[in-house]
Amino acid sequence: MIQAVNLHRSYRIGKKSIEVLHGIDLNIRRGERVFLCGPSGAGKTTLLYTLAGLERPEQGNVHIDGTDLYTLGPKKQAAFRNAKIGYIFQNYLLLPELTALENVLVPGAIGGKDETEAAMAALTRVGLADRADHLPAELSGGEQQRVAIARALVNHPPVLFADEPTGNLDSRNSTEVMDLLLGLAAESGTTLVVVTHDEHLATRGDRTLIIKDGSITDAAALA
Ligand SMILES: Nc1ncnc2c1ncn2[C@@H]1O[C@H](COP(=O)(O)OP(=O)(O)OP(=O)(O)O)[C@@H](O)[C@H]1O
Repeated sequence: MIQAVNLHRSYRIGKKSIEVLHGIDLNIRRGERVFLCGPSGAGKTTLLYTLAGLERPEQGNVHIDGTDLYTLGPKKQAAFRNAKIGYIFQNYLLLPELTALENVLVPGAIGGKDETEAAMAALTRVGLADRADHLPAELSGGEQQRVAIARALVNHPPVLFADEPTGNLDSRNSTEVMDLLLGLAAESGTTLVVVTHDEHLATRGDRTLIIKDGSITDAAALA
C-alpha cells in the first residue's frame, strides 16, 4: 500500500547541510499497522511528511496505492491526498477559531449537507457528538486529539499517518486514544503508520520500525 524507495532529505542550517533521511526504503502492506520509533530529531516527522506527500524528497519516490505521489501536479496531488490519506499532526493542529464540527469539515469541500453529516458521523465515531459546537480551547487535550482523529478520518482514507498522537496526553488518555485509533483502523482496514516515543504503545501494531541516523531498521531484526 505504501512503497518508498531510496528517500533522501536534508536540511540546510546556516552553511551546513544535514541529511535527515539517508536513502530510506520502506514497504507497508495494505491494512498493516506500523509503529515508527526513534530518538528525538531522528527524522520521524520528516519521514511521515515525505510519505504523506507533504514534503518532497530530494531523491527517491513514494507510491501510495500504486500512485507515484511526487509525479502528480499540485492540484492532482492535493485531491489524491484528500481522498487517500488522513494525517494526524503533532500537537493536534486544530484551528482555534473553529468549532469541533467546523474543524472536522476542513478537509472536505467546505459546506453542504452531506459534508456536515459526514463530519457529525466522524465526531460520533470518536465519541464527541455532544461537543460539536465547542471550540478547541473548551476541550481537553484528549478531546482535541479525538477531534483531530475525526478530521483525519472524515473522508474514510485508506491510509492514515499519525505523528505522536498521544505525545501530550497522560497515560490513561494515551491508552484510550490509541485504542480508538487502532479500533477505527481495524474496522475499516485502514493502513496505519504511527510515530511514537512510547515503547509500550509501539508494540501494539503489526510491526515496529526504528529510525536512527537517517536509516530505518525493523525492530524485530534487532531483537
Ligand atoms: N524545516 C526544517 N529546517 C531545518 N531543519 C529541520 C527542519 N525540519 C526538521 N529539521 C531538522 O531535521 C531533523 C529531524 O527532524 P524531525 O522533526 O523529522 O525529527 P523527529 O524524529 O520527528 O523528532 P521529534 O521526535 O523530536 O519530533 C532535526 O535535526 C531537525 O532539527
